[in-house]
Amino acid sequence: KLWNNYQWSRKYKLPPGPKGVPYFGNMFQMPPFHQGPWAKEMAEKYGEMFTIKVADNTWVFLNSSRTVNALLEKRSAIYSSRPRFPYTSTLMSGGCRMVVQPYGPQWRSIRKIMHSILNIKNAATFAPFQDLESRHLVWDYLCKPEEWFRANQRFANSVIMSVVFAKRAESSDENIEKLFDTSREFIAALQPGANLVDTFYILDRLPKPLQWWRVRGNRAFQKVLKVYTTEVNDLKRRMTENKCPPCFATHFLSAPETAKLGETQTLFALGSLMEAGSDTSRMTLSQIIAAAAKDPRWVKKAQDELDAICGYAVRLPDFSDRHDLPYMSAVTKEGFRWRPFAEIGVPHMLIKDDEFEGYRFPKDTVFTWNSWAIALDEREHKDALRFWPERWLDPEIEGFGRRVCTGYHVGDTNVWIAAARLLYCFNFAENPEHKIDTMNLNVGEHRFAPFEVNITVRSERHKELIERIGKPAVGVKY
Ligand code: HEM
Repeated sequence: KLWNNYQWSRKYKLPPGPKGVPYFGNMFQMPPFHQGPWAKEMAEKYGEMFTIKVADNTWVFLNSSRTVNALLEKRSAIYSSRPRFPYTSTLMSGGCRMVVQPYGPQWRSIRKIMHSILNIKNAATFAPFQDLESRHLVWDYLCKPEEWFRANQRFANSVIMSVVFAKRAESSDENIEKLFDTSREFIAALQPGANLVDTFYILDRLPKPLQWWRVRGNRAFQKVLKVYTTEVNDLKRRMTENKCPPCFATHFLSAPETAKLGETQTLFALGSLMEAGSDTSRMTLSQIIAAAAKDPRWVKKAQDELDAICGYAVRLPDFSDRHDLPYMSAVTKEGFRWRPFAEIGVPHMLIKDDEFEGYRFPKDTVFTWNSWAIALDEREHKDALRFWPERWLDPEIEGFGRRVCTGYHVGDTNVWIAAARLLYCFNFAENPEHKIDTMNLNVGEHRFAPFEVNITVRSERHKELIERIGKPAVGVKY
């Protein structure tokens, strides 16, 4: 063993990091969730990269956009796998949830399918639904401002449901409530250390009856499968009743290549679209609302820009105005930066030995971009804590912002149209008794409001506009 250790340390060299304990490594030092602030502290101590051990896995955190670009982007051919997750991926997701699939043919075929629907050339397919659902959104805010978080949820979910299943989402849909639940369970399971077998691989070799987590994992798998099956069965029923216009799922299910995927993977391809498409946009929107309630300075600028183009309560902003509303695009970008909800990124796994600036990384090292630390680093973003859209107006100031996310364009347009229309119609204020803690926004929560915010319509004329343009969107069926 000593000899092996000696050989290993001659061959490899990792960035420094905090000292851990035997077997568990640094697992107990890392908070179970909301790890961003801890990871930022580590970055401040160790510099552009630091290494930790989480049981069997070695993780290297990349704490600057420079190192993220150099490795995850420029060398993405070898830095794009995922670590093994015997619980979260194999058991709980039947090996079929794309976001945790290892680099390989199965992931590639699903990624291709996702790309075919989510790529920027399909913006025109999404636009009418985003228009309709964001009109519904402003109506919801007018009628039930205290339920704003549910309105965001319905909006984001309905856009993706319309494109994928030709079906609008009702806020009372039980299956969608369950979808949000399964998605929350998945995110919780993904947290480093949440399930021992995901980092202590030896446990995976125990005889199955001794694997105490199996019953729980299987139950979670059956639950998510049922949510996806319910949706697909509903689609098939509507198809046989001739009540289903063509949509992504009708094409997908009848394409000859789909049969090759097998039943579970087919369900998960559709399910992952619902899952990834709903949560991300609604969470970003919630953050923008927190920022609006916190800092009226930027809201005033956004509203001035919107009013100059659309008039005061004359018409809602539209995608065709995007070119004339650069500040709103900057608001969207800043919404993605300000308090990133994937706080410590998503783990990438290196698939072969590599060298970088004097370090020698072994195959199977896990790399992650320290998104909270980078977003809030003064060297990367001046006045980083402030929601300050101006930083994106001058490309000389900020250059970084690429994400390897299949749905990025859909997310971007979802957030843009919803934020533009909400800011055009409403004012947002903090409750002085219950201030918003922007470092703990808890936007992942879907059952209750993650924070308190007072929402009021900007004027009587805006109210009339919403009644005229927003309300009719509610009853539209297809
Ligand atoms: C609204 C803002 C969104 C944000 C901030 C966001 C963020 C992310 C991040 C950080 C990743 C991990 C990338 C990596 O591992 O390097 C990711 C992956 C992914 N996103 Fe998004 N996302 C958003 C919207 C969407 C939407 C609307 C969809 C689909 C409709 C989507 C689908 C996916 C999928 C399928 C993956 C997995 C990619 C893979 O593992 O190959 N995302 N996203």
